[in-house]
Amino acid sequence: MNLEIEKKPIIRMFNVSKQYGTKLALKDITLEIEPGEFIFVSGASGAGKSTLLKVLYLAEKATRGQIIIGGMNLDRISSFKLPFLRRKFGMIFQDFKLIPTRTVFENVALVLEAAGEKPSIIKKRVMKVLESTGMETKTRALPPTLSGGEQQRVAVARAVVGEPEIILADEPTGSLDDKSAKLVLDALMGYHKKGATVLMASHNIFLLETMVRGRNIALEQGELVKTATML
Ligand SMILES: Nc1ncnc2c1ncn2[C@@H]1O[C@H](COP(=O)(O)OP(=O)(O)OP(=O)(O)O)[C@@H](O)[C@H]1O
Repeated sequence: MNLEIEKKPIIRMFNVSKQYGTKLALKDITLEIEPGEFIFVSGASGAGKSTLLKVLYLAEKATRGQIIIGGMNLDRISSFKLPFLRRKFGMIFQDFKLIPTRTVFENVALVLEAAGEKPSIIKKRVMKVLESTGMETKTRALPPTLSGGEQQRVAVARAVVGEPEIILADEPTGSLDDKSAKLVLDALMGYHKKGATVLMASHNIFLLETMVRGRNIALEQGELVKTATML
């Protein structure tokens, strides 16, 4: 008897292209990603890294091709099912996108409030993720009073608090110095080690090569030019 459990890809892209007007930002991308993989999407500015992430969570619709995420075909997804798709993702952006007038605690708690969680559960889970990102002493601070690295660690906490299956991080260390970038990556890797699939887009291959084990997917002018395992 074969006891090996077959792993099904969590993300499947078949011949996906994305066109903005006359600009072809993604060209015929075919890609499968297994649950729990760490994917590092590299490429120069304008190569299509952000677009690749955007078509996955439907911030942009692919112009051609098919995308299947956890069995959901994004082409045919109904507005009823869209929240189920979005709940699969935690997002991290270069510019943090925290709400400046809400405290650190409130920024992270919002995700669980929107999901209708009880206040007692929210408090426990928010404090737990803030501890895991080393931000538990700043719960009452407003984001503009924090450093960039601290803000990004709050953003990581917000991305993971809902325990999503997939984290999409778009240039998460782009505006940070190396030391802050390492703290942010450590926080992200901590969540990845619990089993989450992570797609991180960055042009900074040097920092990541030294820190991350996973698969590197390289884009060049919208084309997938390389996929290689990093050890
Ligand atoms: N909304 C848009 N409308 C028109 N063109 C766009 C739009 N978004 C992106 N593009 C173009 O598509 C191409 C890919 O952009 P994308 O942002 O995906 O690249 P990137 O690799 O993430 O770049 P960067 O590292 O600079 O963020 C670029 O030429 C960009 O100018």
